[in-house]
Parts: sequence; C-alpha cells; structure tokens
Amino acid sequence: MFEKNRLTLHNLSCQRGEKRLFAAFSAVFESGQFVQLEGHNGIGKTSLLRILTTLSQPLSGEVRWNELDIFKSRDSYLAQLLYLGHSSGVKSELTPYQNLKFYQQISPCKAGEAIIWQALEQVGLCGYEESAVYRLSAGQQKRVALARLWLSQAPLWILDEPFTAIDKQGQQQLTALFEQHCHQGGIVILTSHQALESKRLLRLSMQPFKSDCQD
Ligand SMILES: Nc1ncnc2c1ncn2[C@@H]1O[C@H](COP(=O)(O)OP(=O)(O)OP(=O)(O)O)[C@@H](O)[C@H]1O
Repeated sequence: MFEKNRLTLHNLSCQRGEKRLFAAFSAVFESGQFVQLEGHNGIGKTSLLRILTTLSQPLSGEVRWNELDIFKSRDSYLAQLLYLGHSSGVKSELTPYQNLKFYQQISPCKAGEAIIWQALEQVGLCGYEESAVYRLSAGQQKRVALARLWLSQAPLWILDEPFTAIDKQGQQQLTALFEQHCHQGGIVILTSHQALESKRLLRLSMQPFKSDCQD
C-alpha cells in the first residue's frame, strides 16, 4: 500500500504559442483516484499533463504534491512519478528485455530479473525477447513502454493515451492494472478518447477556453 498522497492543481493557465488553452483550472487528485481527462483534439490535455510532469511551466498557477510546489521540489516529486507520454522513450534498437533492464537501472523500480520476465509476460511479449523493438508491430512497441507499469513503484502514474494501438484484451488488462494500482493507494491520471469501463473511473472534461475567463 502507498501512503496518502495528493496532487493539487491551483488556478492553472496555459498558453502554447499564441494560443491560450485554459485558465483558472483547478482540481485535486488523491490516493485511490483513477481519472480520465477528456476533451476534443487540441483542447490542451497533453499540455496539462506536461505541466503535471514538470516538462512545461504553466503561464500562471501552481501544482503541489503533498503541499510542495512540484517545480521547487522537482527531484523528489519525479521520484514519485511514472510518466508515459506520446513518445514513449523506448529505444528501438534494443530488445524489449534490454529496454526494461535499462529502465530498471535508471528508475525507482521493483528489483530483480524475475520482475522483468513477469512484466514481459504480462504484456504478451514472451517469445519476442530477442527481437529489436523496431521489428515489432505498433501495438507491441506500445506494450514495451507499458511494461514499465509492472516494474514501477511510483504512486503517481500519468499516462498520455496509453490505449493507443492496444487491442481490446490488452485494454481490459490495463484497466484492471490501473484499478489495482488505485486500490493500493496509487493515483492514475490518463488521457484517452476511448470509453473506459471501470466503476472507479472519474471523468474530468476539459472545456474550451473563453477569452472572458479571468486568470
Ligand atoms: N510546442 C507547441 N507550440 C505551439 N503550440 C503547440 C505546441 N504544442 C501544442 N501546441 C498547440 O496546443 C494545442 C493543444 O495541444 P495538446 O497536444 O495539448 O492537445 P490535446 O488535447 O492533447 O489534443 P489531442 O486530443 O489531439 O491529443 C494545440 O492547438 C496545439 O497545436
């Protein structure tokens, strides 16, 4: 079980290029919550996730992890976070096994060889241990990235479109993993254009920015 955690978004505003995406966006995410960010293409879901992972600064507002500003306590915050973005960070010339081994060495993960083989089995990549990732299908490549979820010890998972290219059975398996993570006191925040089936799921709909909004 994880300790109690809370991610607080307070009055966030975001601008990309000349375009204001959102303003005065506030929310609180707590241990046990499984959250799906919804909204049409281009509304700013990825931009919000990039702020929550400290990859981008908001125009104004703040984000706190257990009351500490994430930009001021970046290292300790990032040690609590697993982020899977659109570009998954998988090295295509390495095998799935080598990718997971490398990830295990650079991140706070469950230790040992066995957990790597278990993760590969969970994502259905047994039999592909010796193939370079670039030889795998799009869905299998996505599964190499997703296999990190089985190694992770981070309480906060932020996932941008984790279901893209994943088949129906894989989606159900992932959803079950997210529910289990939340049941253990973790937090899952993801974007998806798919209708997810989970009683735990909280849907948070992003609204188009209106210029009369005050920061
Ligand atoms: N680096 C950038 N510079 C300028 N504008 C950008 C940049 N990145 C994104 N944008 C713009 O910000 C807007 C929001 O993009 P974002 O990727 O956050 O949307 P999204 O809600 O995740 O969309 P989708 O559902 O298509 O993934 C888009 O109009 C996009 O063109």
